[in-house]
Amino acid sequence: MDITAVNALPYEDFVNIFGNVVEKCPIITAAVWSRRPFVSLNALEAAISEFIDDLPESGKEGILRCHPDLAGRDLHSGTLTRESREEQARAGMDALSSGEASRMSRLNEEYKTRFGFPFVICARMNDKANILRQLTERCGNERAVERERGIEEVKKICRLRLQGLVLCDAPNKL
Ligand SMILES: NC(=O)NC1=NC(=O)NC1=O
Repeated sequence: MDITAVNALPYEDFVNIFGNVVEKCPIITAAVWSRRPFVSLNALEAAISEFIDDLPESGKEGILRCHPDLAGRDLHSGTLTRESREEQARAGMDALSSGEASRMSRLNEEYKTRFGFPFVICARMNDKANILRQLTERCGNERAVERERGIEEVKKICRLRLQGLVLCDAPNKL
């Protein structure tokens, strides 16, 4: 689908197709629909990014809370969204040793207890070693730092999901 086709979509189709570019936050897609026509994929991505940036801290933390843990309950119970399942599998989250899995679980809980929202990272840009390293390091940050860092990762996830849906003229790059 190219950007012209995107702009021609009725609201329902737009939200059905793009509603999960930010995990379980279709409201963002529903909101940016009114900003069409988008001159490019980058413009659509920028509209989403601006909507997120304009949210209060509670809204940004709400977006983070919509993300399933990496190698967490949703993965094991098969309740991940398609996008999240594919992303987590590509990062090897479904193939952890028992030691790695218990370390991920402990660190995810420690992170969530400290910040009140889950650790979020763009899984497709990281392997399991780097994810574990980042989770360990980021547990030591301040809440405000992690809120912004998590939102940066949400935007990377969104960009890759958009690139999977819309043919973009520029070469795929982050
Ligand atoms: N907590 C997370 O970072 N979750 C995820 N990151 C991804 O890239 N996909 C996810 O489900």
